[in-house]
Amino acid sequence: IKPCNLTGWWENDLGSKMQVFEVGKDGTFSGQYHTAVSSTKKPIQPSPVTGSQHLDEDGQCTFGFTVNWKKFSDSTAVFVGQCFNGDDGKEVLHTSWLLREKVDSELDDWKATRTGHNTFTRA
Ligand SMILES: CC(=O)N1C(=O)N[C@@H]2[C@H](CCCCC(=O)O)SC[C@@H]21
Repeated sequence: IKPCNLTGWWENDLGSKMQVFEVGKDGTFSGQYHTAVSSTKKPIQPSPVTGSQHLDEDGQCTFGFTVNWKKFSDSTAVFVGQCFNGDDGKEVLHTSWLLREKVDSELDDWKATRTGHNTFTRA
C-alpha cells in the first residue's frame, strides 16, 4: 500500500477545493480551504486549514483538520476522515464534518452545529 500523504490539491462534489501544504514529520499540516458553498452573505474567501494525519501505518491514514472561515464567517468547521487507495489506484478521502456557527444567544446553542460527510479526490 502506498504511504499516505495529504499534500496537494483535493476537491469534493460540492466543488470545494482544499490545498494541503507540506506535511511535517509529526503529521501536522496547514493549508487553505476554498469552499464552493456557504450559508453566509459575505463573499467567500480562501480560509486557513490546520490539521494532523497519521504517518506511521502503511498508508490509508486517518486525519483531522479545522477550517477557520475567518474572512467571511464567524463559524468553524472540523473534519475527520481516512484516506483510501481506491481499486483504480486513485486516492479518496472519506470525511465527516461538524460546522459550528456562532449564535447570539445561548438559548440558540442547540441549533448551532451542523454535521455532514463528504468525499474528496485529487483535484
Ligand atoms: C465538504 C463539505 O461538505 N463542505 C464544504 O466544502 N463547504 C461546506 C461548509 C462551508 C462553510 C462556510 C462558512 C459558513 O457558511 O459559515 S463546511 C462543510 C461543507
